Amino acid sequence: MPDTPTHPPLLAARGLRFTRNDEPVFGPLDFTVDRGETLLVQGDNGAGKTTLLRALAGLLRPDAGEIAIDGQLARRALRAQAMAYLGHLPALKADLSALENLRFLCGLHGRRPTQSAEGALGIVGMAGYEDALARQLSAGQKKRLSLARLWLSPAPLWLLDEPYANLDLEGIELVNRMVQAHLRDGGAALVTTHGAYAAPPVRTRLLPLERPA
Ligand SMILES: Nc1ncnc2c1ncn2[C@@H]1O[C@H](COP(=O)(O)OP(=O)(O)OP(=O)(O)O)[C@@H](O)[C@H]1O
Repeated sequence: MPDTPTHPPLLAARGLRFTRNDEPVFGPLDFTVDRGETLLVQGDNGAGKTTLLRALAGLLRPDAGEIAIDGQLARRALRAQAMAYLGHLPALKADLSALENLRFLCGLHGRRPTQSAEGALGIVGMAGYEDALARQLSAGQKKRLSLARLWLSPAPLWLLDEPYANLDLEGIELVNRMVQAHLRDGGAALVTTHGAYAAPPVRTRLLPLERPA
């Protein structure tokens, strides 16, 4: 029988720990995320979910631990190429239109060659808003525009901080469909949530977070 090739996980964290003002926030944490699955980071308000995602994205420096992507130490360039981060706040330019925002972000982060900015706006239910300025959009519309940017990103690893916030039921379904399609394409996602009530219906690992005693 031929050997089955073994691949390192898309993301592996070992001994990851974060302290703020001498107060432990999380860790040490060990976890992996494979292509085709989601890691659901669960915890109450203040449990450290956002801090963890920001540390993974390289926006905060952990006190200890290692992060590897496809078996390689996650340096800045590799993170930029492999990770797409959807934070609490939409990373949009207020005075650019929806389409200009997407084109600007694609210029910055790259774009999947099979997708277009106009097509992505349609996918997230924002067709007709091409010329609307970001500052004139509602919170849910801004979230949808951020989801369009995520959809265009070529990065295999999505870091989604409360992706359902501000979305209506149809928007929640949209997030779930996007995550399903991304995982089918060989991607993976980390999703933060307060509880199990909202989670994409995909192969999922759980990472419960509690403030260290
Ligand atoms: N910029 C900051 N300066 C100081 N403390 C902070 C800062 N950001 C977060 N914290 C603290 O770190 C802890 C973890 O916060 P974090 O935002 O990671 O939690 P969370 O699990 O994402 O919470 P929520 O579910 O409310 O979004 C909290 O006690 C919070 O008060």
